[in-house]
Amino acid sequence: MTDLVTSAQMRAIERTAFESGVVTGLDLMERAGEGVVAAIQMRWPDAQRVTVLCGPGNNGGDGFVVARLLREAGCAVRVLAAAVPDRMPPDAAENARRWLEAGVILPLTRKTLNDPDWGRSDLYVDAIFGTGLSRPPKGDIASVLLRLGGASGDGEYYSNRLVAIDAPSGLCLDSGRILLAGESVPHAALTVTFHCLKAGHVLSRGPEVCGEVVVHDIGLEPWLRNRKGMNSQEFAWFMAGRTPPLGLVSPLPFERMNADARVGSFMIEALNKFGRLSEETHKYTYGHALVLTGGMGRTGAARLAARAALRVGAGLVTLGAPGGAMLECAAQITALMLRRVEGGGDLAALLGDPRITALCLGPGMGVERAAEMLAVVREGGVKPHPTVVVDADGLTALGPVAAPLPPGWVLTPHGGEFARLFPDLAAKLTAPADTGPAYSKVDATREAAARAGCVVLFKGPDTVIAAPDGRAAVHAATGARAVPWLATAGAGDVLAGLIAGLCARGLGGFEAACAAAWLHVEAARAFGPGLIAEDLPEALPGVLRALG
Ligand SMILES: NC(=O)C1=CN([C@@H]2O[C@H](COP(=O)(O)OP(=O)(O)OC[C@H]3O[C@@H](n4cnc5c(N)ncnc54)[C@H](OP(=O)(O)O)[C@@H]3O)[C@@H](O)[C@H]2O)[C@H](O)CC1
Ligand SMILES: [K+]
Repeated sequence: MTDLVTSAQMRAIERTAFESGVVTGLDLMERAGEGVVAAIQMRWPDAQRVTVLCGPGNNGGDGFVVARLLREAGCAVRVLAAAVPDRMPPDAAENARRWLEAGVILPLTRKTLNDPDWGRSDLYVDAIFGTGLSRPPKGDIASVLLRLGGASGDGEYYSNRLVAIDAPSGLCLDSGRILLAGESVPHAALTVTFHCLKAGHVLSRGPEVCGEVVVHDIGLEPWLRNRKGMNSQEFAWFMAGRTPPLGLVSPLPFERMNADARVGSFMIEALNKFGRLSEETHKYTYGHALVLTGGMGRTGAARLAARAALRVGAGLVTLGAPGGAMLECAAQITALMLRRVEGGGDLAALLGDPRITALCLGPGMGVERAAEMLAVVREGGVKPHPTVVVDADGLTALGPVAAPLPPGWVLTPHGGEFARLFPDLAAKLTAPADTGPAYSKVDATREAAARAGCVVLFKGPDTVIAAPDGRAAVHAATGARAVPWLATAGAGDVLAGLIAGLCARGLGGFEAACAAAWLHVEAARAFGPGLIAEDLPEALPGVLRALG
């Protein structure tokens, strides 16, 4: 897990770094510009003619550094800017003046962009807005951005040579939502960001519009490691700006994580715990997961979930099936156990066994049966409570969540299910974004977890996992980790089974949901196209072996 930050948190880091006196804003801006130029030179070593588009803030300031450094490297550089230096923040203004020592600034308009006397550029650098985008761009800036985005039918031309500093302008770096009105939004070939990824790079439309994303180190790490040198007021302020933490699910070893990866450890801990096998163990050491099935002809989803729970290392996995489905289940399983769970009374009796440490409730159950079983675990006073993974029909049976559920639950909705469970939050998420930072999937999932009083895993290519205490993480199956072939019937049942299996082994719901999201996608990547849900549990041993 690595840290993701919001724009406000990045500003807090940056500002506190300046105030500590270790670095200046000009140092950081110069390093930011150097990082962009290095990334450009590596990918486009032959670029000769470059247009740099500078906005009114520090993102524009980075643009002026890039323009100057490219000019010094021998490129013909043209700068179009939205503001005169005197109206820019001090560091940006200083870099605009340095550029003016041997260059000119043209107005940032569509007419200048298309000036036939200049013609086409090999590269366009978008330094219009970064973390400071606060509202939808209008007027000349919007017109330029829409042109870059292909409003005149040449979107592909620009997207192949557009380098975005921090973000393609119009992208909200907190939410990954687009604040620019209109269909034609700029798509960058390369986005260079600083210090760490921002939430908007991995959420919603971020991955689509950012292209390749490079994180350039601008030297904040030493300061972050030394931040205990701050006085307590500074430290309290800094922490307030960073709380609650947001992680990006990845199994990076510690050395490669940000020095400040306070939340970073949970994925590692989760996987270490998974790998830790004590010498004296028996099957109950690794927990017992109970997976409830539907009736005859509807047991496949639960069998998939159960197989996944077993493969991910639960010591025992039992299918709880109604009498009429027992034969069907028995004919199709080997290592799984089978118990008759006809009605709520049977479940209550089974859960009296404290060795059952996780329950998977929903896949293929049918809404009526799911509702009956939910009532048992909700009100039955089962002690100790197993972790309950509620998925599919279980979520439908739950209906809108107005009050806290038992704390040991994990809800795993996709978009449609989320809208049924939390209609007001889903409405906020789909309402047009007209101010920045826009309401994000992280905001919605955090609110949902707080309201439900339990862990919520909101599925998607950008899966967000949140706990009621405010911890949250994004699991991004985008870019190089995109697995379009995972959109196959039964894949969600496997994910529910993985979470239940990891919970059965003793992982907390939040850690289990993070680790399961990662393992699910890795299993799909390992198998490749042509995957069907049955293949996922079978691909898991290879993924686990590769983890070492
Ligand atoms: N993070 C770091 O360590 C470093 C970041 N750098 C770069 O700085 C930018 C952030 O700079 P900032 O000045 O905070 O923000 P922006 O440049 O993105 O934009 C702010 C200005 O833009 C105006 N604005 C915002 N939205 C609009 C709009 N829709 N239309 C017109 N103008 C808009 C905003 O005006 P306000 O009225 O909202 O105040 C500001 O004038 C970061 O992204 C990095 O690229 C440092 O250079 C290096 C270190
Ligand atoms: K930008």
